[in-house]
Formats: sequence, C-alpha cells, structure tokens
Amino acid sequence: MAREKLGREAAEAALTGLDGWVLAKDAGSISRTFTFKNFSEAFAFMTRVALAAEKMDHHPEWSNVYKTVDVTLNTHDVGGLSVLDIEMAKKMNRYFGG
Ligand SMILES: C[C@H](O)[C@H](O)[C@H]1CNC2=NC(N)=NC(=O)C2=N1
Repeated sequence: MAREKLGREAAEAALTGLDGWVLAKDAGSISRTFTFKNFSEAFAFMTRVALAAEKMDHHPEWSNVYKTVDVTLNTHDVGGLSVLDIEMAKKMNRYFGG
C-alpha cells in the first residue's frame, strides 16, 4: 500500500498544507530547501531526519551547504511519489518547526 505510486492529482492534493514543498514538473518527486540559523542547526536537523529515515526505511536525497539543506523525496521502488514521501515531508516540516 505505502509503496503505490501517487498520480499527479493525488500528489497535488497531498501537498496542500505542506509548507514549502514543490512538486517536480514530471510529478515524480517533491523538493524543499530548509534554511537554518547556522551549520549546527542544519546538521542537527539532518541527524534527526536520518534516524527517522532508518526507522521508516525511506531515505531522502539531500545536500547540505553551511546552513542550507536541499531535499528531494521520491520512492525508488515505484519510480515516483508514494505516501512515504508525503509522510517524510510532514516529518521534516515538524522537525524544522521545532
Ligand atoms: C530494501 C529497502 O527497503 C529499499 O531499498 C528502500 C530503502 N530506502 C528507500 N528510500 C527511498 N527514497 N525510496 C525507496 O524506494 C527506498 N527503498
């Protein structure tokens, strides 16, 4: 169930209310840039997300430069988006919010 591919409409609906996330043109991934006060806060966020990602067995594609973390989420197993990406995006927004 969790690994069923979300179509464009389902993805757009899931993104309403999910601050900051943008659907890719091909509707195959979502992305967001998180900006922190400093490197320590950015890295603390990444550490928290990494532990959650291991628990979910669902891993982000991301990069970090100083206090910025760029994230792209998709589900390799379905070749696009699944509810796992939406769950992960929600979790990241919660962690970012405090
Ligand atoms: C075997 C293991 O469950 C899979 O390889 C998991 C690991 N993490 C994953 N992460 C992401 N983003 N997509 C996946 O399809 C995926 N699959």
